[in-house]
Amino acid sequence: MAAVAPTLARRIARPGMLPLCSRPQAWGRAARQSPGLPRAPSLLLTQRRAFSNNKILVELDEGSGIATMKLKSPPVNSLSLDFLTEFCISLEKLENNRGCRGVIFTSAIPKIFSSGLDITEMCRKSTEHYAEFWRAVQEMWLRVYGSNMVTVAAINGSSPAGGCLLALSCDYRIMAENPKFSIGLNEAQLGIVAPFWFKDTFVNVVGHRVAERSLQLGCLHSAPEALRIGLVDELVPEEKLQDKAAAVIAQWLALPDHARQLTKSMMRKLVLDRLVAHREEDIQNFISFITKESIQKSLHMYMEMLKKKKG
Ligand SMILES: CCCCCCCCC/C=C/C(=O)SCCNC(=O)CCNC(=O)[C@H](O)C(C)(C)COP(=O)(O)OP(=O)(O)OC[C@H]1O[C@@H](n2cnc3c(N)ncnc32)[C@H](O)[C@@H]1OP(=O)(O)O
Repeated sequence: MAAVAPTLARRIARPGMLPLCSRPQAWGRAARQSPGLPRAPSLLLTQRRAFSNNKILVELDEGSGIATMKLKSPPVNSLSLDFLTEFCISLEKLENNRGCRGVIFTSAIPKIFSSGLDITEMCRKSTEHYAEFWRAVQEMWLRVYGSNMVTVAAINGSSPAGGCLLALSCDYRIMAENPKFSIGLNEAQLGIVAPFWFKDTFVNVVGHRVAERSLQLGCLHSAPEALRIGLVDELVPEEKLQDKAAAVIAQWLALPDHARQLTKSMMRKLVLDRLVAHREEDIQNFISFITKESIQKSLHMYMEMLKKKKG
């Protein structure tokens, strides 16, 4: 992480500092101006701007107003505190840029979208670290789920747990049609529990019955299965993923921003407000849960299992 990053991490981690959804910003501010009819990305004489930090590469196509956030944190794009901090900073930059109206989240790592929360951040750390880490996880979700922009997950690899949450928080999910790629909230398999806002986000996408079964069993669904249960909206060949994601965003951006944004707010507000109202309590719950010896043992065993699988 760059030298300034710890300061930024603390800034994000400070209670009440940035959460999009505790301020009217995401929904209350004037709608982004639509720059005329959306144009097919391939037809544009585009000007691309890119910025990058250690873990995220951002490219903004100024012609279409569509940005791509490429996760590039080898080996598996795990969501560490550093990663989450850099992610939130990048997303905030885009959110504050009125020329950016849509974002595609995808991975620069072959075969893996994101392996979810970095398990090592939840093992044998101090209470202060757990609080800071969990606040950063909350922050990522609040920012993506509450974003004013059109958000599309272009899922070009496996996406367990926190990786799945990132995809679930978008407006639309497109997955590469590779049956080897899987996605789901598999927390139960690790001996841990998906928090209520993971669960709420999941229920809002797939419905109560499918979510209940999938969560209890900690299912990782293959790409075709994910399509069948509505966890992803469509499958496309991997090489077409980016173009398809841009085309979907262009279609969504054809509508007046204010109508789309107010509708999104109406659909998501209840779930967002629930976490905003109970943020500190949720952090305390996380700390009480994760510091249990039995939970630490489960996580340790899971990490060992990952190592053994590798041979
Ligand atoms: C009341 C309620 C309160 C709240 C209660 C608490 C709520 C917590 C909610 C938790 C949410 C989560 O996201 S928990 C995280 C869940 N994630 C997972 O289960 C994913 C586990 N990983 C995998 O399945 C695989 O690694 C996968 C991503 C498919 C890639 O497989 P590959 O074969 O390509 O690669 P691997 O060899 O397995 O992994 C490469 C290296 O990356 C490491 N690695 C893999 N995933 C990792 C991860 N998530 N965190 C850290 N490290 C990880 C491996 O150990 C290897 O390390 P080396 O051996 O050193 O190279």
